[in-house]
Amino acid sequence: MAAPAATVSAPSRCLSSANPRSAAQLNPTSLAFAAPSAGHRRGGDRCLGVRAKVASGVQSASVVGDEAQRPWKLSDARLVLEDGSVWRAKSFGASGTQVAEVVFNTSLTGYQEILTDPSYAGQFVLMTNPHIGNTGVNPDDEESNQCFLGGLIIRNLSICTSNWRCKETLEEYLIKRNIMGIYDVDTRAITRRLREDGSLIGVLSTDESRTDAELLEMAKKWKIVGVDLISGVTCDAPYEWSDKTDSEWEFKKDQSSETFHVVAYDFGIKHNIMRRLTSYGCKITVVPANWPASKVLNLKPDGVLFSNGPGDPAAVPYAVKTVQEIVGKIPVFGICMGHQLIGQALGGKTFKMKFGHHGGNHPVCDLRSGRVDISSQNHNYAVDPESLPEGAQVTHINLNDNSCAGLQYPKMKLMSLQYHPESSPGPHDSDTAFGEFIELMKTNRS
Ligand SMILES: NC(=O)CC[C@H](N)C(=O)O
Repeated sequence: MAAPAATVSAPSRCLSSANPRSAAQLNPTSLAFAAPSAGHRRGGDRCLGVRAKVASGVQSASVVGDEAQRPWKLSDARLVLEDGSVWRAKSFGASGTQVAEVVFNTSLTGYQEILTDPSYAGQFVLMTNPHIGNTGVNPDDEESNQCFLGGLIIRNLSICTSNWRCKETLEEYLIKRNIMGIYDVDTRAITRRLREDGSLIGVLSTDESRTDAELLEMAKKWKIVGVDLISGVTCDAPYEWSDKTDSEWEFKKDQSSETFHVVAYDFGIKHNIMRRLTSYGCKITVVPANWPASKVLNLKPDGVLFSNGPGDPAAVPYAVKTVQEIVGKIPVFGICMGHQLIGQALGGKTFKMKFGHHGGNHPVCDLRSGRVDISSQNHNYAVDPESLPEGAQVTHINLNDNSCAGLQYPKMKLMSLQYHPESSPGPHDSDTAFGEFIELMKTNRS
């Protein structure tokens, strides 16, 4: 990633050395916040066992001064925001010091898809749902092969996992991927601050040798606007993608008999965009963000997909140029960052929103039909519709703030959405957008 980031070291310890048995015995009321050992967290039965002990009222006194026996975990991490506020928290996942922009996400489920969405590079994701980790992590919900986000901020880390697909705990997963996480922090208060004052840069640290002032200085110096974050998340070389949505999860039964070749620009592409396109009958060639437009046009694809991706769309002029060289020649579909790059390529402007849209509950209106979808969203920038040339039409608006949520330019054979029709996580209402892209390619063929 091009943005300067502080180092994160591999964790030196697990979440807690606490013994769940003594946790139950010494301080039953602290259980909701106590961090049990990793072994204890797996499987509902063991959790229930502890709860049963609490209910039976087994208690004993703690030993004053016996720190090693403390059944609870003390706060061992800080989040210092650029406004000077310091939030003490407990760490899980990796330890170290990391700087990023804090964004809040209102999704109730899908933390694993959020963790693996490359569009979160350079950001700490704060989940407003207070209870996270209860379904653990599984191998099928990955939206990319890596976690690119700066870290995870949550209120309450589930004391156990309970899901038939769970293969490991959230804590184990973050440790493996060297991603910092904090819990037991007032996520509501931080969210209110972000809503009032707008996005803030923060520094997360488990390093007690660093002063608050030092961390504040770090937050103030760090910049995300104007930084190319795409080059840190895109693939190194082209590849083919052929995985459909698993039949178990497929809700669209009428599969297309026609096949379309789509070249997908990987600006930080989510797997589910490719799975959905494949389910709709596309054969996909994925290319890196800096892949020349001429090489793509030489392949004579039926269409081009400009993917989602992290950061400021105004900081990647090479990608805007590529989009410019392709639009108007073949059907194109832009999703999120792809939509913003199309806006720029048409001569429009993008701007940074106060705190953006991140969640699975945003109402979007399709102005052509009046239909309202509940959509999955993750963006901090938006296209200014006033800056677009004649011919480019706003097709969708976000009903929370009337911002531009979709575009079309029929003469240029283009369509784009500011949000995520592939969901993952989130509602599937807008999946029909992939069908619209198929129609665009079909019409262009005939
Ligand atoms: N999901 C995305 O593609 C994010 C787009 C862009 N990085 C933004 O924050 O606005």
